[in-house]
Amino acid sequence: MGRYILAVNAGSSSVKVTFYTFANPPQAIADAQVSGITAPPPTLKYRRGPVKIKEELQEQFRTPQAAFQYLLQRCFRDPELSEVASDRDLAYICHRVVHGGDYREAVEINDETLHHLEALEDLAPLHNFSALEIVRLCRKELPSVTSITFFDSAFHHTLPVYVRTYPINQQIAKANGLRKYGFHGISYSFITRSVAQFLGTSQEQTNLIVMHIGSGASICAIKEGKSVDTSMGLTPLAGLPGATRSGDIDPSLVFHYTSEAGKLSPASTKEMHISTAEEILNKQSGWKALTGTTDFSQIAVENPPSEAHQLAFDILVDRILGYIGNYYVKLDGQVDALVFAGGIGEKSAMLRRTLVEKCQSLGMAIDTEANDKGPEDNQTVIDISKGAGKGPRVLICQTNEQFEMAYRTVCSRS
Ligand SMILES: Nc1ncnc2c1ncn2[C@@H]1O[C@H](COP(=O)(O)OP(=O)(O)O)[C@@H](O)[C@H]1O
Ligand SMILES: CC(=O)OP(=O)(O)O
Ligand SMILES: [Mg+2]
Repeated sequence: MGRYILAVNAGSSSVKVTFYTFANPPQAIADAQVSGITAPPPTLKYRRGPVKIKEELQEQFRTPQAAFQYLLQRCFRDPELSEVASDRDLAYICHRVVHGGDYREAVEINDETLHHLEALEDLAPLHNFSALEIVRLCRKELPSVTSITFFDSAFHHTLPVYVRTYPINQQIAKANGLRKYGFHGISYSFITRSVAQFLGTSQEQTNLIVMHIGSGASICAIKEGKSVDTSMGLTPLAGLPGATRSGDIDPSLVFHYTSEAGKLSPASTKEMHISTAEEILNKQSGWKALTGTTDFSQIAVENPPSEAHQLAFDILVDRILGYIGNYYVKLDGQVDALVFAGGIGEKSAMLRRTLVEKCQSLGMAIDTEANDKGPEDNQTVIDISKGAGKGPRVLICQTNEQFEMAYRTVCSRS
């Protein structure tokens, strides 16, 4: 058996892979990602030790699986990365799977568990399909390596019944698994541990409001280290808007949008049954629909290029504030910190400043200089609050889903 762990994080528009040593804590030896799969040309980012490469690729990837295969071969063939040259060097492959249904823990893949996960694909075809295609590919092409799937939803198994239940016919709800699951849980698990460590408290004593704001965005209320509410629902569509997702809307909107909305979408294949409405609300909405760009760094600017850009920013701020107020009350005002994470949460000083200034009434304040500077590459958590002691601290956490999966693999198997 090899000595390295490969962690894979496949999204609809990007695939990230990281190789780790099997050590506690795991050390990353190389990190590669392809982004822009849906908006060609795709770009490659590759990091090996101090070496950083960024290039536009000639290749066109039709699917995340194809991008994964490209990344794997590129790493295996890199003469400077001789530690991992083939499947013989790998002990485990960790896969991020967004929807884990009722699974509370990670699952080692065998015929039976894979079959179970395939049944879940129906509940979340848009979000699980690519990840499971990569799992199937690994089983075929790297059969000697054990695959483990980690679920975004698992962290939220502690949601109270009244939070996870939708007020609809309960027989139908139970038969079809219709409830709030919540997502980004691999990230929330990493953040909870890292922030507790940073604050010098145990996780069981840590209460947080955490935002994972990337091209998919969610927020989570964490009480005594456990998720007690989160903004995503049955699928990652609920809650906050994202790059191409609407977030919460009146569900009736679907029936008024177009008479075609209920039909199968043109993207539906034999394996993947999604309706036109799902396609529109997941892939043709959000700030892309408002502004034409999925890149939030073009939206969060002092002088936005159009009113639509300003509107997209204001909508996100408004929806996030609604949840902060909601969760602050649900946590009885006992909040140790408000935490920013995810690509946008970690990089947009303007979004953080705007939000924290609007949370003044909760005793929060931001140190403008620390906020503008943001974290260094090697800093997992930093404090950007001003006037310590008055209200919740304001923190940035550079989250790392791949690390979290590798870490848990090492902890449970060494
Ligand atoms: N400096 C920045 N300011 C605002 N947004 C940024 C900045 N840099 C990157 N982003 C945004 O971060 C998002 C990607 O975040 P990430 O968490 O990696 O997303 P995902 O995992 O959902 O693909 C993109 O929408 C990108 O535009
Ligand atoms: C659950 C989800 O939305 O994931 P991502 O932010 O990676 O798209
Ligand atoms: Mg992500």
